Amino acid sequence: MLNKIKIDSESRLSEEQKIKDRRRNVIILIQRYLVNAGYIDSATKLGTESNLSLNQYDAADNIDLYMILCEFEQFYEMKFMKPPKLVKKVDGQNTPGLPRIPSSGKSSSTNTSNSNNQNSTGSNKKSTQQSKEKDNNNKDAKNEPDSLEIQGTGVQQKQSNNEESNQKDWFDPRVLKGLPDYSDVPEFQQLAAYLQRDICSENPNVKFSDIAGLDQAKKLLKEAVLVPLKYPHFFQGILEPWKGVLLFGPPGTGKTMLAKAVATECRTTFFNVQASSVVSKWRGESEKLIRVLFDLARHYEPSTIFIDEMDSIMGQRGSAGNEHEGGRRMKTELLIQLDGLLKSKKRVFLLAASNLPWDLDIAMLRRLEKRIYIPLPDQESRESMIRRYIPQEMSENLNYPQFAEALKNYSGSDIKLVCKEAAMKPLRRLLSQIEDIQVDVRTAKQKKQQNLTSYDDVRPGPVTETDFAEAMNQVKPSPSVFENQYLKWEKESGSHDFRLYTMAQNSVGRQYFLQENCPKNGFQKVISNSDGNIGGDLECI
Ligand SMILES: Nc1ncnc2c1ncn2[C@@H]1O[C@H](COP(=O)(O)OP(=O)(O)OP(=O)(O)O)[C@@H](O)[C@H]1O
Repeated sequence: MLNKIKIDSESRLSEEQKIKDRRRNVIILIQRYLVNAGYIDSATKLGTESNLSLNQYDAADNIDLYMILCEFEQFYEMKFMKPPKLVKKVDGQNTPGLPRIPSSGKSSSTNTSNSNNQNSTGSNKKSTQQSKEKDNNNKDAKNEPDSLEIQGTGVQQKQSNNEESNQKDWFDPRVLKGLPDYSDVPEFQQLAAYLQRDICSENPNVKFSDIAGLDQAKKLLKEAVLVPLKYPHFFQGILEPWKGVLLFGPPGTGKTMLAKAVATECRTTFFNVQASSVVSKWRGESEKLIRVLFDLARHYEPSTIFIDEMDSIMGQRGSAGNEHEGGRRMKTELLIQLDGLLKSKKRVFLLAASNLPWDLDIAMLRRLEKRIYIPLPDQESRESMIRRYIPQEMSENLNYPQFAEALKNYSGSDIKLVCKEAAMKPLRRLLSQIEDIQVDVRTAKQKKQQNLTSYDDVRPGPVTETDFAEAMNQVKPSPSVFENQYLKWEKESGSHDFRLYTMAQNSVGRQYFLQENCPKNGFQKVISNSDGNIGGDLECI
């Protein structure tokens, strides 16, 4: 049974990947078609809106939209003995400006003004080639960073187990999803375009394995987002996935990295909001910005919204007498949106980060159901970071454990700075040697002629223990005056009841999860029946 769940989940994920590849291919084929047909402005606009350009991907050799259309017509005619109806006449009265895809999403209008008369003979040969190319495209895409997260990740095709639903996905309006239609409210359109361009990231490309230590936080985040996306039918009722999580702790300890890893590994659309800069940039409009942000996140679900420096926008309300009216409105809007999120079935997940959690508004805290302390790195994490930044081959017998011990109060970003400073030292030595050389111009010219000027063999020497010790003296740890305060706050307001699910199976084949929050002995059992439905019973074991 567990095998079946795993296989179902794997096949669903691979199906999602296929759909994602297909959507990317559609956009690329359209762009290529537009360029070939001379609609350069439209192609550029499509590239901007979709975040996909012909510099990243291009139509494969011998593939173009026009030809695909011809072949589809031939195929359809052969199968149904009549030509397909591809374009229908619409009442143009309500469509001022640019033509829009109707909300049914069933139309697939094609500009047929192309006069390039494509040769469609030898179609069988071509279609074999075409399907091969498609396969190759799919294979290539698997090894490349995701570039279509902005389009949503395709998790939407829950019921895509049969051909009919696959067909639906193909015609799903989300397939060619641009921004939501804000034509009635142009200022929302502007905000949405800004969010999509500057805030929304296709693929932050950070893996959990890139983050040293923080195993507990990683496990919790994976289980809060990844597992519910993979096995949605388990996460109902009492096991509804978390919607709001707060990461708190000293600066530079990896909170942003964790949020990016969640988005990368869970393949959700990632909205990275640097609270203070967004608010200052959109002063007076930040309330609308929040609204559009959540709107977009729902539009492109599954999504992760990461709001860094949450305390800077969600400090205790009314505590600062000089609080700006706009700021108050924005806070209220954020709370309203979060309430909506908590109630809705949409897969939108809010991750907030704060260095000053005790400053957060109580109403906000209540909505951030899980609060996870991200502490300064421990000995093992510090050592692994040094090893990562200055690997053995770059160093001269560096005593890693000893330096890790010496970097006790340093945050992850401090350690990175120390390593960078240490690594600069051999490079500086090399550069000063190069600078000191008195060049005989004639010899240099001769060498150049002999093609001996390659610098490939010139490398800085290894980082020595002295280099590292000096770097540590130069880079002091950021003051962590609040460490005790974090611990105290964690005790009072943090989360100890980690919902760490461990799937297991009992003797009669029923699955259950073990949840580490039973007040008695730390474990709680949640029974599900063989279909995976949660029975609703919670019992301590
Ligand atoms: N656990 C870690 N593993 C690897 N690198 C880390 C870790 N923690 C921090 N770093 C390094 O420090 C940099 C800053 O980390 P990050 O931005 O995630 O910190 P943060 O907790 O979000 O900081 P702030 O609270 O100031 O926003 C990272 O880019 C990374 O190079």
